[in-house]
Amino acid sequence: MTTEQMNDYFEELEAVCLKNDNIAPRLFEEYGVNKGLRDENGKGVLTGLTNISKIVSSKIVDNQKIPCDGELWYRGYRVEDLIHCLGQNEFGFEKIAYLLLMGKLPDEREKEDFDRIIGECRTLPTNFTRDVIMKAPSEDVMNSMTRSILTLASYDKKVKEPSVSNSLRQCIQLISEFPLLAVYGYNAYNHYEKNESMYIHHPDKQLSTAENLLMLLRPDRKYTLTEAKVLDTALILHMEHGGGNNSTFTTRVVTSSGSDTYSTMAAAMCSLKGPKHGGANIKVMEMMDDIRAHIKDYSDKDEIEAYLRRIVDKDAFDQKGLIYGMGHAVYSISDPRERVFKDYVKQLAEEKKRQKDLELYENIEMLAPKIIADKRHIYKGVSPNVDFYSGFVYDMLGIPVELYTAMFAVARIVGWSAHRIEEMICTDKIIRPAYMSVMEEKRLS
Ligand SMILES: CC(=O)SCCNC(=O)CCNC(=O)[C@H](O)C(C)(C)COP(=O)(O)OP(=O)(O)OC[C@H]1O[C@@H](n2cnc3c(N)ncnc32)[C@H](O)[C@@H]1OP(=O)(O)O
Ligand SMILES: O=C([O-])CC(=O)C(=O)O
Repeated sequence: MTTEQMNDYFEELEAVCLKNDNIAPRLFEEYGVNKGLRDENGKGVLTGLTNISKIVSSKIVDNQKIPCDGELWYRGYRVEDLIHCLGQNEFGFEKIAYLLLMGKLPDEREKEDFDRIIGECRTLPTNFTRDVIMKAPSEDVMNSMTRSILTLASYDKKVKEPSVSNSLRQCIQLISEFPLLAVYGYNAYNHYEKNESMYIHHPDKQLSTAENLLMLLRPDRKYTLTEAKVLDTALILHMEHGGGNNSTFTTRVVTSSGSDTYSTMAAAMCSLKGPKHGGANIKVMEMMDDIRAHIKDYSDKDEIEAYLRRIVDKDAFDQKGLIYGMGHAVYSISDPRERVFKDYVKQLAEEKKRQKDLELYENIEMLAPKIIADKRHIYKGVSPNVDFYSGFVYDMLGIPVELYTAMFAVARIVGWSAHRIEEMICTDKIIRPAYMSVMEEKRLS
């Protein structure tokens, strides 16, 4: 069969699926099914309890629920406070990883031990880079990492041992290894697919996760304190977001079946890379490139608005009708993390002389919520999310776009790990929701 014939064949199959997989929308209402496990106001169906974090997007005033500025709390502390309490030269990723995993801030000795363990675990089995990561390199670094995670299971003699301590060991090892899987996966792609020179630097046990990431990425291993602090902040902001986000819920679901840590984290990675979830950071950059190619004047709000309307009408960019970086399943008026990012964006844009780009971002930020509201059914409000500015920040740090979602994963594996442990300790029951069957019974003649 030629490729064209194959395509025709699958298009015919698609038409059959569209006919036979068709469930009348009224049936969802009739049986009280919440599409996407969200009620008619967009609120998630209650599926669990957690002590790890809290997300606030509305407040009760005079017995009425009203949208409010978003809040994000990690183990009892506001994420902004955790960031602002760090010393000028202090990196927070490791300390906050300890907090999320252990439920308490580490004292000095606990922090020293944890840093040492993270540093010592930041290594890969002998020849792993050559034999696994360098094989079949891909622009999709999330896929490359997922393959590496599953392969790491073969090197673990206690892969299936189901104790909490064994899972903690595996989770902490993976937290340490993720920066290597990400950067080396990118290096393989950059060399074999883009014909660029390859350099594989070894990690440094004494450096923080953010510093290691920048050092591993750069040919000359050099970075400034400001750059490492900005990346550290970005990682902290992406570490955790409740039990219901798509990848953490996946972690909970796979953990509940009794599966091992490697398989659980691989499943979470597959969820995170979706463009409606963590993959949105790459989509934002592609969308911004597309907008730049179609807009002459970054300060012309009418011109920008007209193009954004075309995007929402599925008439421009990827024709999915989404303005990436906008909207959130929980937040309404604001995502607190976007506000923190915005402060850094302003400083960096000035330093790197990217004010024109910033102007374009700010105009989109201002125009998009209204355009979406005009064209869609809005329950709670749409505002910029954490990933509207994250790609711009990574770009200004010289991080290649192929690594954006991987950066998210390097951070979010901490939240996934905390939820895996909480699921094992507090729930220990297989997750199994119900689907109402609307199937018609037939007899074979
Ligand atoms: C780390 C993260 O995962 S943050 C999210 C990253 N994702 C993105 O940036 C992708 C773009 N955004 C989106 O796709 C959505 O906002 C999501 C998936 C994040 C949340 O979706 P929902 O829970 O459906 O949001 P919500 O209930 O507020 O949406 C209301 C309406 O606005 C639409 N809408 C929401 N965001 C957008 C957007 N960015 N562009 C266009 N339309 C949007 C929804 O499709 C829905 O329309 P409909 O019901 O009339 O079809
Ligand atoms: O909570 C969600 O649905 C999306 C998410 O992971 C985040 O915003 O960090």
